[in-house]
Amino acid sequence: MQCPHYDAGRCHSCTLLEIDYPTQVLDKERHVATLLEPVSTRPTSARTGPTAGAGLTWLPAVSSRESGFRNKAKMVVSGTVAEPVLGILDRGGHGVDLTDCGLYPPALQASFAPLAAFVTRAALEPYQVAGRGRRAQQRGELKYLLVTLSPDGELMVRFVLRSQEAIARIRKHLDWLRAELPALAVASANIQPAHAAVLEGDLEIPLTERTTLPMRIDDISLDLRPQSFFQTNTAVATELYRQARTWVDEVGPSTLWDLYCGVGGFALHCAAAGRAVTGIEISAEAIAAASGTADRLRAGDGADRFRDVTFAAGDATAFAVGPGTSELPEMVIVNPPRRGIGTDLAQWLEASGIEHVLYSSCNAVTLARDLAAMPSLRPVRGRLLDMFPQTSHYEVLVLLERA
Ligand SMILES: C[S@@+](CC[C@H](N)C(=O)[O-])C[C@H]1O[C@@H](n2cnc3c(N)ncnc32)[C@H](O)[C@@H]1O
Repeated sequence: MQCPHYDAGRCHSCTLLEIDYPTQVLDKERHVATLLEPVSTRPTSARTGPTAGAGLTWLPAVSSRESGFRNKAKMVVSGTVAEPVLGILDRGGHGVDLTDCGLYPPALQASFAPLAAFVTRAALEPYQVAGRGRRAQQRGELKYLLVTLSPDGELMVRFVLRSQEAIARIRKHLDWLRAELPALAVASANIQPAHAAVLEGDLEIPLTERTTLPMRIDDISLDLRPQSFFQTNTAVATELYRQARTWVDEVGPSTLWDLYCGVGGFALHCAAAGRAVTGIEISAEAIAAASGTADRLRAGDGADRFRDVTFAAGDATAFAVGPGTSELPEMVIVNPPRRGIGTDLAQWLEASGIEHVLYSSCNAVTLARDLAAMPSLRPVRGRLLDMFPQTSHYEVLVLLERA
């Protein structure tokens, strides 16, 4: 892929830009196969079943579009009220305009000009810090614009602000923004007072009546709320949930947990009549969204399929190891953040006797570490899904079976 910002040395985000795309995917396949090599050559169960056989079988990787695949933009706002710059800060702290970044689809790119004009109209002074350490002086209000595009072409816009000072001005001019940006469905303000490299704060202030963006994936519309996680590549996420569903259906558990469930992508796609599914997630907001989606699906024509799907907020490890869990599920899905599931949950799964685990990971290093802590759960199927072209990151889905 060709990128003027990369060529000019202004942006270094796409570290693999000089490698042709098929080679990127091959390199990632080699990378994950090497990392999992120590755990993938263990002999598997001799019992019957869909996965009985020897070793880990890799399915062909799922490739992505090479450009225009990101559904979410995180734009640092710099410059001035009159001439805001949306993009990143270079090493010297100067704004780099990335509104034509090739990772964003045209509909996302097209939102940036009206948003920049809105910054001027509502007099949202870009945030900046002058000086360092104790002498650092903070100025301005608007830190980031976070924009998400749904598969149906709707937008969620979040203004990350230093304080609530600008909220009234944003509200006052919001109708203008809606007129300029008709795809705008959800807007909110996130208050992040700290001068820290943290993207967002705890307080989210809704600015529109609608507070959820429907992210339609196959026949399920997941409700995305401002502070919830969503996979950034909708097309590859669709393949991820389809693959998970295929493997779960082959195993055919009547009870299934989805740990780190977010807004319910795996749980809802893997729901089936006669299957009890429980989703656990730390974010109460994501759980409210997932529960709302399940209610809606039950009220539609999915009464049987979604009858026994429930979600609860909590820590995944505490839920699994905690005293409240009397009955073990037949299968568990885990999709943790980059840090992985960690020793406690891995050891609990190892000792649990649960037959099948489906591990979806965005960091094969922590995946390999977690698998090493679960020697009785052997990887039998794997598939790389290239969620993040032009970077060394990728998603990998691994089906584990008890030996
Ligand atoms: C990689 S995301 C996966 C979300 C979801 N499975 C999906 O497909 O969109 C990881 C999720 O784990 C959640 N999380 C982080 N720490 C957690 C914890 N200790 N217990 C439960 N969930 C946690 C995050 O809020 C986030 O939604």
